[in-house]
Amino acid sequence: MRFLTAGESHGPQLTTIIEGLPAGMELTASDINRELANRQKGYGRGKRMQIEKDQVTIAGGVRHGYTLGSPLALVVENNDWKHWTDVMGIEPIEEEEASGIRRKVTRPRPGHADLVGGIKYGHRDMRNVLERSSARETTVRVAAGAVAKKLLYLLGIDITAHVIEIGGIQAKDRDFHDITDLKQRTEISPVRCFDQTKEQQMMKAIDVAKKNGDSIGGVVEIVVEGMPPGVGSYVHYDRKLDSKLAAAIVSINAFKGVEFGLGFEMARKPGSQVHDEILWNEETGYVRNTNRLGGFEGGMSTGMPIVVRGVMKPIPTLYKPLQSVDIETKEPFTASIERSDSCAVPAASVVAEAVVAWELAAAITEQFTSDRMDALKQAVAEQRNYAKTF
Ligand SMILES: Cc1cc2nc3c(=O)[nH]c(=O)nc-3n(C[C@H](O)[C@H](O)[C@H](O)COP(=O)(O)O)c2cc1C
Ligand SMILES: C=C(O[C@@H]1CC(C(=O)O)=C[C@@H](OP(=O)(O)O)[C@H]1O)C(=O)O
Repeated sequence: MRFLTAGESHGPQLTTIIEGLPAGMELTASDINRELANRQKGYGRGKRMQIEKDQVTIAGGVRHGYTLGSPLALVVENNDWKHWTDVMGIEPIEEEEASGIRRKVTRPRPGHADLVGGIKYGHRDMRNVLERSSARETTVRVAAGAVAKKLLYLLGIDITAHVIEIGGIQAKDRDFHDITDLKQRTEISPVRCFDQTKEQQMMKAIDVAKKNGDSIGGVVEIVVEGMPPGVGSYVHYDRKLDSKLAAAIVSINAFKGVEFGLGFEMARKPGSQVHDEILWNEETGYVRNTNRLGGFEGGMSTGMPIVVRGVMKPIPTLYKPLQSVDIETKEPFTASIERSDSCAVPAASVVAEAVVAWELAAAITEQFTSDRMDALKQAVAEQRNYAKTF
């Protein structure tokens, strides 16, 4: 499976075309809209989320609620476009008229893509960079992820993501393991955190950052249950499934690090406290009593829950802007600011879930079969049985 996205943050719409989905998979717009709504809910976001009410239009690839095996085209309109039709117009305009409406962006924000993107593509108006480097694009990545999530669900694979840290405030260790429970607790939390005590502190930290014209980051965790063992491969670097998940997480705007299972804590523990001992019983086949490696050995899924975390840096656009330089005059100036989130970690957890769902669905369809959903279901069931008695 593959997909591309197109669209600018304040342009007319965002689009994605997904290729390689099996035919005969149940899919409705509400499967996708639910995830789009979750992405918009998180506490700490700026005014833009009040303007947008993201809804998908399925513009190809589905008939009467089932995928056709043809490319799936998804479109989400930008409500904000109506306020930007002059600045973001598609048709050519005279230079004189352009200078009247453009208000060029010439003071790059430290931490955003403005300066380096401007240098790379020769955009002296860095609006041409920020429009596409904006995380608005994650809307359609979540749409693609929602489709992948539906495929996983139909194969008995459950996925969720939640926030475990914001601005240095850490949720307590999970004293329950039920993924349905985790989903329910996360969905009602404004910061998508199951720990209600820490949730309040996280919200306060966001309020303080906002008041100070500053921003804060955090950590999200994605949990997957029901993954069949043996997906991915150890034979080549580019077939290792954990490496694909790591790349997917770091591809999310502002994500800077990834860990699996115990993660960086492994550096501080001996092997006897890191590796998961192997047991077997007739009912479940091979099992581990611990899951310290987070569901991967040798770049392949072990069949244990996948536990992957990603760290998001604080948002670069600050209401109290940092030092920058005007690229026209080379004079020192503070960076540009129009509008910004103070913290987008809760929203980003929904994006993280989507990109992980995508990579897992892509790996499964690549390894088993991708023409027909019924054949895929059968192949995955066979793999589970085969692995159990191996
Ligand atoms: C859901 C989400 C919302 C974001 N909102 C903002 C924002 O309002 N302002 C901002 O400057 N950056 C925001 N970012 C982060 C920037 O998009 C990101 O820092 C930028 O694209 C540069 O990429 P890099 O941080 O990966 O180097 C957001 C990221 C995500 C995932
Ligand atoms: C639009 C979204 O996030 C945007 C991501 C973003 C950035 O620089 O990444 C900057 C802000 O854009 P604006 O200036 O239009 O408010 C965020 O609102 C979204 O998540 O849908």
